[in-house]
Amino acid sequence: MFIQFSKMHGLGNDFMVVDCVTQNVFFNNDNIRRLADRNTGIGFDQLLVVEAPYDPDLDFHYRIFNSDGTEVEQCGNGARCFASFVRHKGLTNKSKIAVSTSAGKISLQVEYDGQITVNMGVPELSPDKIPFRAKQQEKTYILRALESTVFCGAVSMGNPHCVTLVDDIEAAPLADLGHAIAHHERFPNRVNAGFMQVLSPDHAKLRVYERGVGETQACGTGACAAAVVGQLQGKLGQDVCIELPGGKLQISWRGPGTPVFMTGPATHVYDGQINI
Ligand SMILES: N[C@@H](CCC[C@H](N)C(=O)O)C(=O)O
Repeated sequence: MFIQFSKMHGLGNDFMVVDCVTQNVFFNNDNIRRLADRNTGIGFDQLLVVEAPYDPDLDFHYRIFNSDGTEVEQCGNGARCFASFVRHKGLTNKSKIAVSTSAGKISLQVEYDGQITVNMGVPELSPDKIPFRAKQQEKTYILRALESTVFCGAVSMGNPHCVTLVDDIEAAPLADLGHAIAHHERFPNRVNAGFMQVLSPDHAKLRVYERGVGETQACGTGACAAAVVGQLQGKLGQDVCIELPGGKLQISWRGPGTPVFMTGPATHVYDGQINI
């Protein structure tokens, strides 16, 4: 069966995007892993599947799958690419789009300069909602991983994140410590492991070892989580530039109980068709 898709990226975090409003496609763990393969498939960090809305107040529903085939709740860079995709494909001409993912509803605004602002919702800090095994909610948790003591923050942006502050982002041990944190038994659903170096109260550098993928060029929900943890730990202000290997995101958060806003680009690479 041939399907039409678009290849897109948000700061190098790359996606296969499929319109399942007009196409009927069945994805499973097997065909997702085959398509995600960078040598023998299309190659991507996440597959985004655009569907008709389940709720009359919404414009679309979309599903997110990591390259290892697992379905996940939220994707920040994916949300911006989703907004650009549905407009490019003529599925909507709205500049304000309401969409649900398995984590709930989010809203997106396409700005005049083509950048996209996403209301990513209120971050969840309560350990059992992340989920994270801890006696009580803290700004900083102590985690033992790979013989190291890690001082980290934990937050859910719909999906789980663990953020560790470091002095030198280039030297952050993502491949080993990032992998160990991502699979730590205190995160029962696994976790996205971010490492952040704060440069000033409005600027930080971040690298993320993503659950189900490995290190990516950028992680939108990771940038939101880093801004939240940095502010809670008193290192960052309310409006910050989070600089990832693939580029910069602007993140705004007014504190606990309020939503996080993320602004950044979405890039269309090419359209294609493939037999799955
Ligand atoms: N790249 C994403 C996050 C994708 C999902 C993540 N790997 C997870 O398993 O939760 C982003 O831009 O937020």
